[in-house]
Amino acid sequence: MSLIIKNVNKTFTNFPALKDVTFEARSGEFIALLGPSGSGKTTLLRLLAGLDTPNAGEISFEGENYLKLNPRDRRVGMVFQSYALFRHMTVAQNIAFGLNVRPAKERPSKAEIKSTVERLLKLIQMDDLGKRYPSQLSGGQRQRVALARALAINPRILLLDEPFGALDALVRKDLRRWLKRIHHETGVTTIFVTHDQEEALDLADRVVVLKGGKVEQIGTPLEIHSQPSSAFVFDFLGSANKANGHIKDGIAHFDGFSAPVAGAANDGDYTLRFRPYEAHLSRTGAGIPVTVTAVLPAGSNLRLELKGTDGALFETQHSHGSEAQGFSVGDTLRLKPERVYAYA
Ligand SMILES: Nc1ncnc2c1ncn2[C@@H]1O[C@H](COP(=O)(O)OP(=O)(O)OP(=O)(O)O)[C@@H](O)[C@H]1O
Repeated sequence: MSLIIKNVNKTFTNFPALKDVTFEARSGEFIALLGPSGSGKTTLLRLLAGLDTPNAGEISFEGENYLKLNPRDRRVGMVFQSYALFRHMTVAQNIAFGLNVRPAKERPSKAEIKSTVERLLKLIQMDDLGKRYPSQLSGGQRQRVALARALAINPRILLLDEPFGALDALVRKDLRRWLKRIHHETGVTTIFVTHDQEEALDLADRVVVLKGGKVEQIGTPLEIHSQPSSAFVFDFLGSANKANGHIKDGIAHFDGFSAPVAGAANDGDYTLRFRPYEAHLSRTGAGIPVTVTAVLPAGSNLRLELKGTDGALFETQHSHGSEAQGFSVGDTLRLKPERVYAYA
């Protein structure tokens, strides 16, 4: 049983925002919708939540046609980038909101609501902060409250639209770990929208890459990372070095050297791509002639910026202690990809 999205189309006054979007989320799965600005991520979330309707296509959850259900009956929890907490309500009142506004005959008792709020405050590790107002919380804490409020209604699907987008990098990382744990504990089917590839690969069971309203690739983080299906996905997932070469019998040939090709490619001329961490630098031997323009720290690695004789820019990454540590700005070197990706 799962969330099924089938041939969904959405057009805004002649502009197609979603084109034939099809994928499934297994019950309890964590899906990241990854794509650049304008690729249709929020539009799709709004359709799932029932805030808008598609022009064509099907959306169902566990066999139930969601397009025939009004938004309230879909039991969908949503968290947006902007906190959207009620400023005049305490943290506890915010969390209880979705339960308090239910019609009398569906509303849990006061005691049940109180115990749900207490359980959720524990879950978000804010047991002692129930009486505070949103203005008395940090950005990260507010997003945790927003998530608790979304979980209070016991949602069947959780929709998260760039929930950490407005927070600084360190808080984001912290909340990511925290969200993973919450997902593990609650097991709610989750659709997480982001344009941050690192966030998507780190959090999701599977990633759906969107481009211009179309699904470009679906796969596990490992599949998306190691087998990008198109030049777009390759470039979107991280730094891409590009060099012209020729493929013959599955081997890429450059001026004076060759490199293996990841995946299958027909013979012919290509713009070949390779990652900064899949390249070797040396003072002599075969390779693309380059000059070092910068040596920079990159976490536990060393990042080198390089310029080719024709002005092309390249980037490489090496572990500390590798030969690259001995290179400095102005050195002329040879750059050799360990493997390359070819897209028609
Ligand atoms: N109500 C609307 N009327 C007209 N066009 C719209 C409307 N809502 C969205 N669009 C257009 O549809 C496209 C997809 O928008 P959407 O908000 O889904 O993108 P997104 O991937 O979520 O982008 P971002 O990362 O910037 O939030 C955009 O080109 C947008 O301008």
